[in-house]
Amino acid sequence: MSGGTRPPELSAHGGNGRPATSGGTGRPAGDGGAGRLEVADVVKAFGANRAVDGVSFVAEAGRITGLIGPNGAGKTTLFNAVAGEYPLDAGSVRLDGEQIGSLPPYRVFSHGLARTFQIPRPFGGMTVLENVMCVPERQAGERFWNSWLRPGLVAREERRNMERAREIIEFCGLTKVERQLAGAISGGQQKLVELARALMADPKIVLLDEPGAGVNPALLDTIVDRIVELNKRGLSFLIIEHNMDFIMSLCDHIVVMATGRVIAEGEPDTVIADPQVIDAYLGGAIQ
Ligand SMILES: Nc1ncnc2c1ncn2[C@@H]1O[C@H](COP(=O)(O)OP(=O)(O)OP(=O)(O)O)[C@@H](O)[C@H]1O
Repeated sequence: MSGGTRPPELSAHGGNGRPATSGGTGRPAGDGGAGRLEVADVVKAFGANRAVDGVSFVAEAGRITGLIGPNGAGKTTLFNAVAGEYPLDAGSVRLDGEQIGSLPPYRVFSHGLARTFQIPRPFGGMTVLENVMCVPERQAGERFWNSWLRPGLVAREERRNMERAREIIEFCGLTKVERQLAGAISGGQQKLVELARALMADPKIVLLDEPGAGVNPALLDTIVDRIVELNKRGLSFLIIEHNMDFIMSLCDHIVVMATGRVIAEGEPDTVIADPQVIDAYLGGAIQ
């Protein structure tokens, strides 16, 4: 793993400076702070298929929580429901006590929850820098009267935005490709672009959907390293991943889903030894 690159400044809700007290990881404990995600009795069905069937768990603030389970367990559907892409059929989702369940994605995002996708979705015809810069809402230049009446303000805001984007791009190890089209870089680099875009929003919690899938080992180390750095600063993560080494090395707490339900949760070592989890893996062919 590489080191030494300073994490971008997180606001008070991310970099909360809490003491590192969690079990052996040296990372902040999941008590207090921001980014606590509470999923309660969530149901999302596609016709008769209850892809998410009454799921409840808490991803504590300041923690890296892993979400694992066999193919078709309902993990991505749960992410989509939490992030507002699907309205909930039942249940609730709270972020730091605020109800975000069934809000549209842009409102969930503005509450401080950012997510990435299993298959990255960059704007392929734009550069990496432009992809990262276009994230913040309410830039002055986006209000047409500002560009007519207050061009100085627009220029200043754009400069600040670019500085922040460059800082985050450097943190994510993407400086060399910042002028390249996002559609032309590797899949692993695109995953880092997604992480950079999520960070531009200054989130409280980031949901990562299979950040390690299809990524070469060197880039995977960079992704792991960046997640650890950000978490040390207090940023919470909920991560879907099939790569067990990745999950075991990163997560403080693991939630296991199978056939739309939570079948186990707890510390990584305990969870992977759970007979129900082993059964689900063997029966459902978790990779
Ligand atoms: N848009 C959709 N329309 C209909 N059924 C869907 C849709 N999305 C998912 N499903 C179904 O919901 C169930 C859960 O799928 P989901 O993709 O959430 O599982 P997963 O745990 O993320 O699997 P994987 O690890 O393979 O990505 C599956 O039976 C799937 O076929």
